[in-house]
Amino acid sequence: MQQDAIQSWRQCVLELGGVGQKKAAVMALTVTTSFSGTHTRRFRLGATVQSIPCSSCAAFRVVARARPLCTSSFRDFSNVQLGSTVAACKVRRVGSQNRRVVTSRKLRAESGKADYETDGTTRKPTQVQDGVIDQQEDSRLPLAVAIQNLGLNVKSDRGDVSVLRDCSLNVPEGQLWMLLGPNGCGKSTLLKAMAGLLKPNRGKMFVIGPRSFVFQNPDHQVVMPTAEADVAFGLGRLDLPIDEVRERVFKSLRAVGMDQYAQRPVQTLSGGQKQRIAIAGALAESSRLLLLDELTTYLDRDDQIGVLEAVRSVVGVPQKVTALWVTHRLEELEYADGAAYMENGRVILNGSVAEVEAYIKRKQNEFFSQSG
Ligand SMILES: Nc1ncnc2c1ncn2[C@@H]1O[C@H](COP(=O)(O)OP(=O)(O)OP(=O)(O)O)[C@@H](O)[C@H]1O
Repeated sequence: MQQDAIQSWRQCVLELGGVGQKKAAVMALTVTTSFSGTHTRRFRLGATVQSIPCSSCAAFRVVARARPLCTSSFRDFSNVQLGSTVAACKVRRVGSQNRRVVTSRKLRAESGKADYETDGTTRKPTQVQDGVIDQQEDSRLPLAVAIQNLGLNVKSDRGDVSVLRDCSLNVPEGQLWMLLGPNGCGKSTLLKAMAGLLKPNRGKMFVIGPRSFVFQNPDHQVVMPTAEADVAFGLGRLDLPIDEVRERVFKSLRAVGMDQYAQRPVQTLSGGQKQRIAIAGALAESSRLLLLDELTTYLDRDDQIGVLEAVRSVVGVPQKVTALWVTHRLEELEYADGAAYMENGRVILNGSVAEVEAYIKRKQNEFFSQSG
């Protein structure tokens, strides 16, 4: 998207924010997209808007950039197809919910970009033993994640709060690992640091890329009108030929078992299906590492299993995709190749599923024997 197009759209968003729903306003909008070239369209605020150009992510990305000043947003209800140049769009005022959608989506796009081999203090690239460590005495596995003694503080109204302390974690490439621990122990914070969304204060971190972050609530990140348009969302910034976009979208949808749903309006999908669309979006961007934050919290058993199996099927060969899955659900451990357990901002166990399972069960028994 060119600069003048960005300016036009930003201006449009600002003006939308400044006028009431009932007050008619006519806007001109010029957008250049990687799919469709340049288009100028007019629409009336508060009515169903005709002819917002493009099904691509570009418009959403621009809205995200304008977010601090934006009090309105839009949601597209039409059945837009990949590569189509025109969509019908409804403009409406929104509350914090939709702003969160846009923000989350922005994070997803940015997290893929963040280059985060850093020692946390100098921000110079570092290697942790060339990304290879002894996992067991007899096996040397290449690592997708190698974190040593990470420290991370966040600012709160009570001053600096130390969330991660001497936190270390190794995850081998091409495996599905699960990260468990009590509420507030720092799991999401660690994931965000790995995605490049939070900056550590201390320690060393090697995290393979490209990587993507998938959030707990699919409604916060599946924002495009159809499944295929949503999977294509992050590709807008790569300036790919349309055929490659189509191919990537199709392959990614097939990888998570959603190829039959390509043109489905996203609001007709179940929570689990939306999560699989979000995962497909990450795969389409050729992510080597999926950072998955409690994906199954809002899902029923069938959707939970669907998402677990989708992740299981994309992990490993041939692209060597690695997944780190944060969960509270012990039964999900049966899908994992390895597991880690956190307490008070530190990983206290990093290894076998059996070891983590045994530790949690021991803690549960202690708790019940004390309270009983
Ligand atoms: N921006 C912030 N300001 C203040 N405290 C924060 C901030 N972000 C995180 N924390 C605190 O850091 C701790 C770890 O939070 P985090 O969300 O990483 O935990 P978690 O292990 O993912 O928890 P849960 O299992 O409940 O999702 C919590 O005590 C949280 O309140």
